[in-house]
Amino acid sequence: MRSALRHFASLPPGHPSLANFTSTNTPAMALLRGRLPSLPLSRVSLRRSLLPGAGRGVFASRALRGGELLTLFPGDALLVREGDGEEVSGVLYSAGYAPPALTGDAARAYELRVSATVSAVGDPGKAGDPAYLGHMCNDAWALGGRGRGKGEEYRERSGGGANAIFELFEEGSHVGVFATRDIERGEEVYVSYTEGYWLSRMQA
Ligand SMILES: C[S@@+](CC[C@H](N)C(=O)[O-])C[C@H]1O[C@@H](n2cnc3c(N)ncnc32)[C@H](O)[C@@H]1O
Repeated sequence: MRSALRHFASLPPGHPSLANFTSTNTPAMALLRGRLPSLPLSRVSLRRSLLPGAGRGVFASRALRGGELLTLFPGDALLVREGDGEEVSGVLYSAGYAPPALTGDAARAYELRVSATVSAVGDPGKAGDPAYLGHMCNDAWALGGRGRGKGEEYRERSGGGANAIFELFEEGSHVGVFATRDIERGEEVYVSYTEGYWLSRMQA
């Protein structure tokens, strides 16, 4: 996967992935509309994570109820894979971005799979708008390797610690972060990234 990333490029018009993309991933395509300015959505803020070594994290600015929308995941770029393969074949950018932004290994930490073949990437350099902090949410637990029992441990700790979930809005224009239970003011927001995310980071 790493070598494929070095050859990232925007898909040229007519590329077969685009045909696949527009027919089966129309909702994901809508994510490229980009960030809406001045959204009145200010329920979380960014500060140092409570998790050792995890950098920054997202925190509830007020008490939140289960089911409430907390923030949005920005679709600053979409990574496209062909078929069932893991290899990324191209990138599509929302307005204001151009190659080679958001294609490096570091940016891949901010990737969210939105369908079998498409991931959204949020720009970590843009973390000032509380309406778009979904890409800055941490996982309550990091997969500790490929060893025996590590997957089970991950599922238990990550699932047990999560208080929010990513969900694509029905019309597909945004991915929202929704509370899965009541969250107290000042609590850190955790979403479960899945084992696949952590395994792909280990390959990098
Ligand atoms: C989507 S970013 C989240 C925002 C990130 N914490 C930051 O400061 O930019 C994902 C990265 O956060 C870190 N992270 C998330 N959850 C973690 C955890 N439980 N333990 C350690 N690091 C974590 C890892 O570096 C991961 O690749």
